[in-house]
Amino acid sequence: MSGGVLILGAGGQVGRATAAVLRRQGRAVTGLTRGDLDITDESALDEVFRRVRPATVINAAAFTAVDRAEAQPWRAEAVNGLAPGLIGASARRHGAALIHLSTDYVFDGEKGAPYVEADTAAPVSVYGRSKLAGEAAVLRSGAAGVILRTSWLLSAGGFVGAILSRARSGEVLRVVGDQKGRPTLVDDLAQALAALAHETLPQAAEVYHYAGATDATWFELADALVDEWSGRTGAARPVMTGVTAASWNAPARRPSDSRLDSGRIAADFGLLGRDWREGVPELVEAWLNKEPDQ
Ligand SMILES: NC(=O)C1=CN([C@@H]2O[C@H](COP(=O)(O)OP(=O)(O)OC[C@H]3O[C@@H](n4cnc5c(N)ncnc54)[C@H](OP(=O)(O)O)[C@@H]3O)[C@@H](O)[C@H]2O)C=CC1
Ligand SMILES: Cc1cn([C@H]2C[C@H](O)[C@@H](COP(=O)(O)OP(=O)(O)O[C@H]3O[C@@H](C)C(=O)[C@@H](O)[C@H]3O)O2)c(=O)[nH]c1=O
Repeated sequence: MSGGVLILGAGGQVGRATAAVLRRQGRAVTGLTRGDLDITDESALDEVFRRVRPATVINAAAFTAVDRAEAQPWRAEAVNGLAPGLIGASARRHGAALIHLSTDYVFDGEKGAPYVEADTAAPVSVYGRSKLAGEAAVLRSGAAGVILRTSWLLSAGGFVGAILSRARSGEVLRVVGDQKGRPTLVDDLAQALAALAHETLPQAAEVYHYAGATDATWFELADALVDEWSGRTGAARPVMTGVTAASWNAPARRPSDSRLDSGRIAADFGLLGRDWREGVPELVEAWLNKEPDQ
């Protein structure tokens, strides 16, 4: 496949959704899962670029288990920190543009306003530090393209699935109310990535922010999900309690306010994430379809 899009991490939530959008658009796509290609394997990577000859590569592969990364920093460093530099170098050698995904967790959350691309990153977790190292590695590689920071991705799994499963089991839901961000619908992000893959991207990679249009705390998000689920199924609404991040006591620290400002990508590429509330019905529906015993 010469001239198409190569997706690394095609088994993950972003990789799967993006491959589906590109296929619906009739574009040539090669999606590789971890089983097909380990992105830390330099020679295997180069061989893939030689064989596939993509015009654009989207790196959606990462070690995303924020808490587990605290106990396995070497794994986060290899996959999130070092491998993006190998991908960037291969992309440069083979004339492909790279779209590399990064995160709001590169910030410490102390700004008190949405972060723009020029703000200083100061991660507070192993995951955040490894992702920032990955950004630096891409910039050093000399690849053309975009480093796209996004945040709080919503699909039927992850936080959404965890909250709805607990709601269904009738547990009292304890949810953190003092962390703020901009939830982003995975389907919106996939559309944005597919659109970027059509564009001429900067010759030296640049950072862009892409997130949903509106703010939330984890508690507000859980509350809206549970409301929709209860309204749709007629099931009783579980009791919900707002808790502090400190009392949640997770292994990894998270920024208390990691809202991303997406003004630059809107101005340069016309890309805008939706208000996450618009996506709540489709998220609950997707979860109910995955969990048919409800
Ligand atoms: N999820 C979120 O809320 C956010 C995610 N991001 C970023 O977006 C990107 C995509 O995230 P998302 O789709 O949610 O993540 P997922 O965890 O759903 O998918 C990541 C994929 O990468 C694969 N992977 C892990 N290690 C390797 C490796 N060594 N070689 C090849 N593949 C590997 C995983 O495979 P396996 O499952 O087998 O380990 C998994 O399929 C990441 O860069 C992430 O940092 C940014 C902000 C928010
Ligand atoms: C499941 C659950 C989580 N929480 C809290 C814990 C934590 O503070 C917050 C989010 O928890 P999670 O572990 O689901 O989400 P987390 O892994 O922190 O999500 C992050 O993932 C990485 C990959 C990113 O890049 C970030 O943008 C962000 O989306 O919600 C509750 O309060 N109650 C709950 O029932």
